[in-house]
Amino acid sequence: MEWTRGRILGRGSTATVYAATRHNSNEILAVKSSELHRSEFLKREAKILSSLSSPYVIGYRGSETKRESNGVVTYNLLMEYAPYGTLTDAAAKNGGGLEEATIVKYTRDILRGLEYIHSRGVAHCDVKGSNVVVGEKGEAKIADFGCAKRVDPEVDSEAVMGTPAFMAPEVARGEKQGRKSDIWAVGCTVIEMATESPPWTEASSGESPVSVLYRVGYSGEAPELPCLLTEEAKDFLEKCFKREAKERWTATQLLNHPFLITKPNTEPVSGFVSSSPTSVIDQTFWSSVDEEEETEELQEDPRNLDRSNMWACHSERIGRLRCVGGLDGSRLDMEGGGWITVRVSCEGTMIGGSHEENILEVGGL
Ligand SMILES: Nc1ncnc2c1ncn2[C@@H]1O[C@H](COP(=O)(O)OP(=O)(O)OP(=O)(O)O)[C@@H](O)[C@H]1O
Repeated sequence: MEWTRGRILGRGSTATVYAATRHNSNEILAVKSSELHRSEFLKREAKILSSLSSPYVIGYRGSETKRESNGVVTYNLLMEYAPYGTLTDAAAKNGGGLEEATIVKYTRDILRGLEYIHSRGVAHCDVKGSNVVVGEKGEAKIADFGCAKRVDPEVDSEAVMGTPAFMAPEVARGEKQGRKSDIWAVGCTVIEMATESPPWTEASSGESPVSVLYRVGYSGEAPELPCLLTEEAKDFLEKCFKREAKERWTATQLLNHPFLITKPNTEPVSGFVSSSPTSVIDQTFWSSVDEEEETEELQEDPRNLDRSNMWACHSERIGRLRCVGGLDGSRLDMEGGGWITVRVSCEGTMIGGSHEENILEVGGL
């Protein structure tokens, strides 16, 4: 297929997404590119996306390698272009979060997408606002299948991946990841839409990403429910946040929850985001994540002693988080959803990544 690369729409941990124009038809595409020798995740994503077709999943348009004018060989995943940005952008644009009727509409679309992909034996494994884009007709479409995997049958020992603030307890503990962990992430995405921030990231808490991983995995807590939400919404979230994966509702069950069925199918105002943003991902804060610093920090504060001891007990299971490559600066963005995707191996080995410097290793499981 002939196409011409345009402006950058977003940059993630593994690839860059560009707008592009398809020759002959003038159709606008989104093209996700990475250098060929670093394209393992992108190829995986293309393979999964090519097997899916739903109005609530970003459309696959092809994949190819290309020699660029500078001689670099790239791998390119061609997709349907979603003109209205991500749900993270929508929440930010609205200033402090979306109205409940809009949240209902997008949640319904996400669950329709998940119901479909789950029925096809695929788990997304990185559901979050910045991975859901808004299509031409205002519908939410699940994108970024870079962490997705086939889950029929579910294999407990397989690598787990995703974004810490959106991880289900069993994922944070590195045990298993599948359809039910996508449902936990839907709950986190509802919180993100309602408050403009992912769960566990209250500005006042000052918690590091590692202690958030610990909290999710071992504390027995569920994310705090935004007080502004209706009782129906809170009940819906409780069904998503069952700590036991088997008790969590399925996408089909949630689509029949009163939170989603008693409201009209509100259409969001189109054109609310004029252009798809650049990256919402800020990897740099992870450079502050260092096991020694983390332990020291926990031990300094007597209130953290218990957590420090428990950290030691569970450190083998959570494993050691370290930056693989040189990230410069160290900024902890706990408010703005600056969580990066981590690729986690149950065996403690790093799963080959296309951009090593942006990938974290969680080992020792
Ligand atoms: N089909 C699309 N249409 C419009 N914009 C898109 C599309 N796909 C992605 N984007 C934009 O590009 C950004 C990065 O895309 P994506 O999340 O797929 O990349 P990634 O490298 O996998 O990121 P991550 O580090 O979150 O895994 C998105 O947040 C979004 O802003």
